[in-house]
Amino acid sequence: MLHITDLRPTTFDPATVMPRAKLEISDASAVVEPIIDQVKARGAEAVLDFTEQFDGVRPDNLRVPEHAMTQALEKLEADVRDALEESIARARAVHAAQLPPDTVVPLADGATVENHWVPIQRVGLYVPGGRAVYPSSVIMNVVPAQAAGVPGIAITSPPQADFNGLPHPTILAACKLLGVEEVYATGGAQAIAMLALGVSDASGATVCEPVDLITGPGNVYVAAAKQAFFGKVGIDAVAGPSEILVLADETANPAWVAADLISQSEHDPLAASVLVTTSMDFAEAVVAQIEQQVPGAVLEDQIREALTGQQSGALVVSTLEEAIDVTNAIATEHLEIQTKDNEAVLEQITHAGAVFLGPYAPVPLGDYSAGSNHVLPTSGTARFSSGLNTVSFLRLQQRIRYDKAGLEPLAPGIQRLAQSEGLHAHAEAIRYRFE
Ligand SMILES: NC(=O)c1ccc[n+]([C@@H]2O[C@H](COP(=O)([O-])OP(=O)(O)OC[C@H]3O[C@@H](n4cnc5c(N)ncnc54)[C@H](O)[C@@H]3O)[C@@H](O)[C@H]2O)c1
Ligand SMILES: N[C@H](CO)Cc1c[nH]c[nH+]1
Ligand SMILES: [Zn+2]
Repeated sequence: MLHITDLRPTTFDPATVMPRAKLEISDASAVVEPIIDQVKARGAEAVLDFTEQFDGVRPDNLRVPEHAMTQALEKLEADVRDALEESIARARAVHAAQLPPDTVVPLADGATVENHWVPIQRVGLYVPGGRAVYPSSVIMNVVPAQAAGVPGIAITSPPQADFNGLPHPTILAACKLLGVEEVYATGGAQAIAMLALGVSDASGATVCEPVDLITGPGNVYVAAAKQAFFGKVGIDAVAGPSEILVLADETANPAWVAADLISQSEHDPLAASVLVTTSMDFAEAVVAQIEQQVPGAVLEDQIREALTGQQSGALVVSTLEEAIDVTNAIATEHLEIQTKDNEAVLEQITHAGAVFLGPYAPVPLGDYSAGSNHVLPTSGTARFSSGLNTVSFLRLQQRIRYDKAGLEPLAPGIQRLAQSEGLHAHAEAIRYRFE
């Protein structure tokens, strides 16, 4: 079901060899625009109406009551709690190490510039909950925000009909474990509009204050709504469906590689699972393993759709260099390297959201417990952007301290530069100080 493309006898363009799924953000934008307009006009009532329409349940309140979160944690199975706590501890260690230090750069007598990092004051974190629910995404959003020192954190996630219109209890329990109290039961574009605009109820009482930054993955409606609000608020990314690329040679285990490719395909029918290899025998062995492992899988239909889509496939190339070129051109969200010399291959990888090295670092390790972040750049954006991290929740504020002795030697040069730009008032502002 994963098609094999033999590129060995051909010359090919690494940039076009593996098309991505067509993510119809513009179609979704047409759906999302009226949702945003309604939320603007009618606030919380509109958010609740759309939630009822798209999620099939109308929560009693958009804001999840404190007792529901306490209860969710009390009822959480002990082994799930242990796993969440381990995952939080590792993520906290990794994200704390990303906190950049402030620096003061002395440039001359009476002249310093300080690089000062300021936490964003209020952030809205989206946790998906449509096809699957993602308590792990609570951790991946909250931990870097907390590491950055963000004082205001609001989380939103779709309500579940099976749980009285509350987000999934494990999501609520994860919020409680992390110490997040402000949680909303809504998903999709209406949730993003609520976060960006803030909403009040029919009596005019505030239900949710607007945020400064919205982060987190989601489906095409979430992505289109984030894109629509970019500029009014910051966003981390316009995320696409999950992606995995395994770069492997004949030394890898085909059953394990097949399992890893299947794992990411269960996220979304548009998810991309790609194998790049120098061995046709290995590619065939992986495909045979996929044929064996997929039947009976819990999300079999979705997995089949993703693996047979144009965005998924096995590419057989002639040399390791070609394999690396194709991999860099695809710029996948997750890259697994399983070859004779993984570190040597890694040296040549320029584009990938996160890299998983060797047979014991499969992508699900990073999805849940490695300590790394699983909100990563998709759709080729790994060429220019990073996964969610502590710096995503910080702004750099430069603090410029010059006294008279610091400014004086620069004054003539600044005036000349200002004049050369035709900006004489700029020159005057300097001249006044030395008259
Ligand atoms: N990169 C990551 O870190 C990461 C992590 C987890 C999930 N994901 C991805 O996030 C996505 C999650 O998508 P999902 O759908 O499961 O959950 P979701 O929470 O993103 O979307 C569900 C919401 O979509 C809205 N919706 C559904 N149908 C609609 C319609 N026809 N019109 C308007 N709104 C509609 C509903 O309001 C619903 O609440 C998947 O693509 C998955 O691969 C990525
Ligand atoms: N692989 C997803 C990111 O693309 C993250 C995730 C959460 N849970 C399982 N997987
Ligand atoms: Zn995953």
